[in-house]
Amino acid sequence: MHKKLIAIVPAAGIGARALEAGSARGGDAGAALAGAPDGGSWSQSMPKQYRLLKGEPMLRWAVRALLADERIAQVRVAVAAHDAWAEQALAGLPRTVWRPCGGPSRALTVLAALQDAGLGAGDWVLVHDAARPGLPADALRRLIDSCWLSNSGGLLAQPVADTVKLAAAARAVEPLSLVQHSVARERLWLAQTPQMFQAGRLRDALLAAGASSAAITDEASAMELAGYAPCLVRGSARNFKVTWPEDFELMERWL
Ligand SMILES: Nc1ccn([C@@H]2O[C@H](COP(=O)(O)OP(=O)(O)OP(=O)(O)O)[C@@H](O)[C@H]2O)c(=O)n1
Ligand SMILES: C[C@](O)(CO)[C@H](O)COP(=O)(O)O
Repeated sequence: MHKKLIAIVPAAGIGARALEAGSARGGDAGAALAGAPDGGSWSQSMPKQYRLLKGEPMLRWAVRALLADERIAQVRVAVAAHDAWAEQALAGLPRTVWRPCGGPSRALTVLAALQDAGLGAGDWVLVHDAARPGLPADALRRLIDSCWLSNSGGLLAQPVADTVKLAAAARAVEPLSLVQHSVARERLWLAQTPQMFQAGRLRDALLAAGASSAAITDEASAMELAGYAPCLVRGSARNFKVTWPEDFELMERWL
């Protein structure tokens, strides 16, 4: 049976941590929303998905990585209502549309994009962060193959390699956190994107979870709450999420 698969790229964040803002590292997140590109120039203060990596916006790299797999019929990029950069960043890319349906959280952006896409319940959707431009084609292929072969949803993820410590308190002023104890790492994985599910199931799970809940940091979390067990598919170190200021330089080396 022919299966329909589309991709959603949530790209409505402001990238506060990349500006050293809203985090323990200090800075000014408001600068990210300061306005449209000045005569087509791209600045360091834009939302991180529009910052240039090797001369091209990060979002463009992320979308092109998805377009490498012909099984993805369309890439739908969800941007903020005030967005002034998507059109230029995505110009000329095939099978790609952008929609101003971004919400106040990642989960709400994804839910709005799902509703906007008008998919059938049995269609498949793959959600990929704009902040992961290093997605390798073989990892993407592995995820789609695994989900379709098993007929279940899944996500790319990496087994934890380091020893894991539980801090005594929620992230405090670095470097003063104290260790409470170490955590066995054998069963721990770090979730990446893409994450791929049947559209109807994901929409229902996000709605049931209350997509604005702080606990819903990825699609798999919502599916787990709804009783599903997404499959873990080996991701890639290259597919890390550009989050902190130093990540831009590191990602440029990979690309
Ligand atoms: N309201 C939001 C928040 C985030 N995202 C998107 O979700 C992805 C992963 O989020 P993250 O890396 O945390 O991006 P930001 O939220 O922009 O970063 P920060 O938390 O540092 O502000 C990004 O592609 C981001 O644009 C979104 O579409 N809508
Ligand atoms: C979806 C995600 O990239 C999986 O690791 C991650 O949960 C996004 O989290 P963030 O808090 O929006 O960075």
